[in-house]
Amino acid sequence: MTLKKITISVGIIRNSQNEIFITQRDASSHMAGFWEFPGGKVEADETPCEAVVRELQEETGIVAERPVLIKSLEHIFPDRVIILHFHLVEKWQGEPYGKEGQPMRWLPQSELKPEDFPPANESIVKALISGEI
Ligand SMILES: Nc1nc2c([nH]c(=O)n2[C@H]2C[C@H](O)[C@@H](COP(=O)(O)OP(=O)(O)OP(=O)(O)O)O2)c(=O)[nH]1
Ligand SMILES: [Mg+2]
Repeated sequence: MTLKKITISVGIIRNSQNEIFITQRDASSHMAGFWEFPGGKVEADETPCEAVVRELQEETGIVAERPVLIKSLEHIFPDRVIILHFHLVEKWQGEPYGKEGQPMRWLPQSELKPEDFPPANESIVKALISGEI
């Protein structure tokens, strides 16, 4: 059986106090209830950077300025393979909120918890906690 392969682009929105904006995945979605960096699927005609700008506008209302690609990885879930592109977003217009009604919060990056996120996020969350990013 071939697993379906999905490319995802997400934004790590960080403010000047080193807080990160995270949202909670919907109860009906893959990885339901986990916290995530807002983002979603890269469409056929898009670059990962274009996709994260569009997704952040749709999910959080902000216009991201110059997202910086900091890490890309592939993660094999039991039912799918995802390629995740993580972008650091430190400049934007507007104020992020849960535009699709999803729970949201700002957390100091040192207080993030790897177990609150899908397993594919472990390395990036640890790098944020340690201050490496
Ligand atoms: N947004 C996001 N998705 C993540 C993260 N970590 C992680 O494993 N994922 C996975 C969960 C999902 O399988 C996939 C994101 O897909 P999604 O369904 O939210 O994509 P989308 O926003 O385009 O949503 P949709 O309307 O097409 O359903 O990536 C993360 O930090 N942020
Ligand atoms: Mg999404």
